[in-house]
Amino acid sequence: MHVTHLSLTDYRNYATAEIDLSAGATLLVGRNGQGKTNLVEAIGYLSTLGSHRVSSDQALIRAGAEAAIIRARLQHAGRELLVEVQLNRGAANRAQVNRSPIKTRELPRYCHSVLFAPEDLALVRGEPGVRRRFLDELLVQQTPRLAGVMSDYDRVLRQRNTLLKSARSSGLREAQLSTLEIWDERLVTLGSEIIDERSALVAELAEPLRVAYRGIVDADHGPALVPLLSIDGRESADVPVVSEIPAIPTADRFRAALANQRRAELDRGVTLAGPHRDDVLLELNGLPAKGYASHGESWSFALALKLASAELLRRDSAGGDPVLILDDVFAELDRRRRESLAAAITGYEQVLITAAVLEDVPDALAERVVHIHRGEIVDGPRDE
Ligand SMILES: Nc1ncnc2c1ncn2[C@@H]1O[C@H](COP(=O)(O)OP(=O)(O)OP(=O)(O)O)[C@@H](O)[C@H]1O
Repeated sequence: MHVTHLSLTDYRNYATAEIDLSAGATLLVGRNGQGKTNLVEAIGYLSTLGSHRVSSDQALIRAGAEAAIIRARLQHAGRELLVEVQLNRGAANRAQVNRSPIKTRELPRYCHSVLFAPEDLALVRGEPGVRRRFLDELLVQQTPRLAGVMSDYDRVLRQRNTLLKSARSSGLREAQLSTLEIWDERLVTLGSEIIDERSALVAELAEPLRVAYRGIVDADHGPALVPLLSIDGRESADVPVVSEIPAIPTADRFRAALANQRRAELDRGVTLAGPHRDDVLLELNGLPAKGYASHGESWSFALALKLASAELLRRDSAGGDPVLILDDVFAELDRRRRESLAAAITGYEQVLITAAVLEDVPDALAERVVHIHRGEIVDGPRDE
């Protein structure tokens, strides 16, 4: 798919913006802080319902405005689609497809994109939550129904934690015990599906990740992904690790982990096992990337993860290619790696690139250049 037109209203530093886009590569150029990232972030929002830079939507609404609107015309296998989301300061967000209301969480069904930005270094160096979010966003783009499973899991988790907290202060009474058992079953059913989907995705990513990493770095060592599951007892040494118990269904392992943690959970008032505590270990050359890989290696690893996810979406989604977005990427690369990256992304239906310096981007990707100046899209270059 590709975006043919993007309209923004009160989004970040744009009062209004209208931009026609076409298939192929488009380079958005402008000095620092003009609104290049804001523009591509808006497209990313349509496919992930979030920003790669902030966790709350509030910062996306223009200062002083009450609501922001992102509207995009998409073309996909010859069909046109108009998707729209309104981000409201004081109320729930609203979404539409072809002017008919839909549930906001349905939006990623229609718009697929993969965005890589310097913030993605946190995939390698950051906390487990960043990696969980990466996997979950990709899963939702592949299988939109999972958004519902994930939000149901979060709700059950919150309710279970509330119960654990109240049991902590007043002791676990008989009635609370049976309620806890009901929450446990719901948690296990929903959580096991998330764990299994994530594990399958990690396995699927392995090969495209290796190919993408070698494409950028030309190294003889490769990256690897190893799932770390809290239900396999990373917090208690007496529980066997996953590789030793492959035949036991996830739900049984999850149930056993909850039983094992019951006392600790009642002491601490939180749920200690489940997909909300899982992680994926990124390895390079047999060592954990976090804490061992160099800056350049970590950066290439994160970029390769994103290219691998684009490759998976392109392979198995009926939606065709995702829009590939490279935000501020080329300034970080030497000349050879710039050329390798340019070669790795040729063939994607649409690639959007942002750069402060036009010369940083290989000529092949700079055939169509759009200049951005102080929250406005301008035709010619601005020098001030
Ligand atoms: N909610 C908001 N309301 C108004 N302005 C905002 C809002 N959020 C961000 N901005 C402004 O947007 C500008 C940053 O835009 P953006 O991040 O797109 O820059 P950029 O062109 O990608 O720059 P760089 O090359 O430095 O990455 C900043 O001036 C910031 O103050």
